[in-house]
Amino acid sequence: MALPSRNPNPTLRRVGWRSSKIYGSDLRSGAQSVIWGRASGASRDGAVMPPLPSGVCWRAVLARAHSARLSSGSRGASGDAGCAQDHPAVVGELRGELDRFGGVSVRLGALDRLDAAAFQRGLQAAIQQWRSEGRIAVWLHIPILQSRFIAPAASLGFCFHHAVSDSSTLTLWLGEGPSRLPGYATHQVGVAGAVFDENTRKILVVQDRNKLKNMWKFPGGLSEPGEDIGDTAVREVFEETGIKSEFRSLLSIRQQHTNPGAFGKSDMYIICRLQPCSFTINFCQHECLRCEWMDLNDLVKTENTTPITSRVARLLLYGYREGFDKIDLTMEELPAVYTGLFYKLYHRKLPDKYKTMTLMD
Ligand SMILES: NC(=O)C1=CN([C@@H]2O[C@H](COP(=O)(O)OP(=O)(O)OC[C@H]3O[C@@H](n4cnc5c(N)ncnc54)[C@H](O)[C@@H]3O)[C@@H](O)[C@H]2O)C=CC1
Ligand SMILES: [Mg+2]
Repeated sequence: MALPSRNPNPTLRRVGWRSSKIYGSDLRSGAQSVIWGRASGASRDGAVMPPLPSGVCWRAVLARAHSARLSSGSRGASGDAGCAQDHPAVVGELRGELDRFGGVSVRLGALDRLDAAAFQRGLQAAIQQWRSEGRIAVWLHIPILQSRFIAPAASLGFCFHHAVSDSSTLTLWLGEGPSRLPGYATHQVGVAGAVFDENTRKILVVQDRNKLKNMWKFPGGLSEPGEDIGDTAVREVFEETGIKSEFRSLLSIRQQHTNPGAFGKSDMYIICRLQPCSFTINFCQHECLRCEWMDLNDLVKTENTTPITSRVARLLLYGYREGFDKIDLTMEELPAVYTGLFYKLYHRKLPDKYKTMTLMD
């Protein structure tokens, strides 16, 4: 991560599986579940509106209903001028979209003048309505500037599901038994490049500047959202050492849980085999203390390295002597079935005749 982060494919970062599959299907069918909380002057038990025909906008309906109430001089029960019930703005406007699992997804709209207590009453009424409709869960997306609604939602049983830079998402399970909602990201992915020059038998190694022990390791770092594993390896190697390289294969995957460097989450550390395209080292002074081309035998023999680096060095030596096809997991791009997207598949080389074969003896 020596240079400012770059995402080679910003579209992928935004269009996640969840948004395209869950919300997308509902948008296409036009299905929607619309609820409303109590508007100013409405009854205390939280008026619940019947579902509108598809395509009808509740915001407009609510606004019309509210202005009619205002023009007839309707006031809240308390009659206090400063009370939330007397606010002329629509109180508790919530709009939900059904997902294909039977949950409701609510994105908070313009609620600038709504106070937290009024929001809580509206949300409570909405939850009642969703329960009566048999919804299994509520996903509540709260923009960061409306974070004052998090506490009222939490008091009604909502928990954090995840947060991104400008919003948080809370969930409430309404179905039978314990929640079956999937969790959010569980792993961080780190990728290193074992840049090996077959002509000289040299391997590129670095010592991290910020580590307690200065041991030889392969240059690498954290993968960015939407970035292919091989691209991370090539990018990190270049940023940390100045060496240009090309992806050849995936060599190993390490999975480690409760990793302190991953904020206590699990860590996947993947090492790729890379082919060098340049040889002059110009290493990053912020991240690396030393960087050199080392004979592969020396890396195998040294004790001044990490166990995983030592193991992969031995794997490389085996591949160098007996053929890299013995150690390589190669990559192929294939089309995804439902989404129209493509993905990368990594496995040991499959002979061409097996790729097209329909029957096996
Ligand atoms: N077994 C091995 O040989 C090693 C494996 N790894 C794996 O490599 C991956 C991460 O590689 P890195 O080179 O660490 O990532 P990286 O190359 O993306 O660098 C991370 C950067 O973030 C900085 N940083 C980290 N925490 C920070 C904090 N709290 N405040 C300010 N700056 C902070 C670091 O100083 C460094 O500059 C992980 O998957 C890890 O498990 C890392 C080191 C050794
Ligand atoms: Mg690094």
